[in-house]
Amino acid sequence: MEPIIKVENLVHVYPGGVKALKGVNLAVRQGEVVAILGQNGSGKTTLVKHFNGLLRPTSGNVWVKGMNTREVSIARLSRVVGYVFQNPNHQTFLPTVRDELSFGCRNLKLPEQEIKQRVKEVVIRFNLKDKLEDNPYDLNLSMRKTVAIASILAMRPAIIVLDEPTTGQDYAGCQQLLKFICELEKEGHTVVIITHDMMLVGELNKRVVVMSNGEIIADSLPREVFKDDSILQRSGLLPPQITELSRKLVPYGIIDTALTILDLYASIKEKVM
Ligand SMILES: Nc1ncnc2c1ncn2[C@@H]1O[C@H](COP(=O)(O)OP(=O)(O)OP(=O)(O)O)[C@@H](O)[C@H]1O
Repeated sequence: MEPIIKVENLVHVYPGGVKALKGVNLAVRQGEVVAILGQNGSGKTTLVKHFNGLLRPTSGNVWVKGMNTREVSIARLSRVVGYVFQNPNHQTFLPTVRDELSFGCRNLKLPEQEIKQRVKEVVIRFNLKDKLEDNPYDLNLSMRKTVAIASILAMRPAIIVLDEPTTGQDYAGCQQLLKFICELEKEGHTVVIITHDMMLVGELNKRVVVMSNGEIIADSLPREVFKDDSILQRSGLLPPQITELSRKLVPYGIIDTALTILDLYASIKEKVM
């Protein structure tokens, strides 16, 4: 099957001359969850902004659901790619949560009845019933982020891009988010996550694409990346502490690269029981 996102030899040079992407190739299958990792300035945001047409290739091509992004409008792409910005203030500007949740659907020119139905669905899903008449700016950051995610989801995009979704979230918020990403996967959505949160990456345990200096330097699973010192060094990634601890315990017979506390616990239990 054709990948839902196909990136071919993508180069992006910003007007000031910064070459942010230097020939990136990537294919993402429908229903895949992919985390894009890398240091600040490695090109993650520049890459994903090509998926919804916010940026156009300087050279190379990007296809989303068979559409060459050079040839279609941002409006058309936004039906397929929902982009949840890192800072919810960049996408929250209406006076009530209800208005926010219906805004994207209104832009899609859906019938009023359909909009009501979709808003109702996300309200139930994200437990927003009591917040509907609130001003989003009166909510805390975590809740505002939830509203931003819900308003994108109401548009039912096939692909959802989450830019740093755990920033500003407490532990409970992060766990909720993990659960939500797994639900999206089960529902067949393709999810692309930009993140510096290695705990999230470990807990998710899905495909990771590592960027450095405008290039993809690894495309693998977290375990493989976290035990590859050369990738870690080039990308500046720091594995979760539990992974580092498990690697130090290898000489004592503990399995390599645990991603979570449960992984390490299982390994220790096996060793001592
Ligand atoms: N609008 C812009 N104009 C000029 N240069 C830019 C612009 N946006 C990003 N850059 C540069 O392009 C390179 C890649 O930036 P990008 O934001 O894609 O990296 P990133 O990996 O997403 O970083 P971060 O983790 O900080 O968000 C950096 O050198 C950055 O300074």
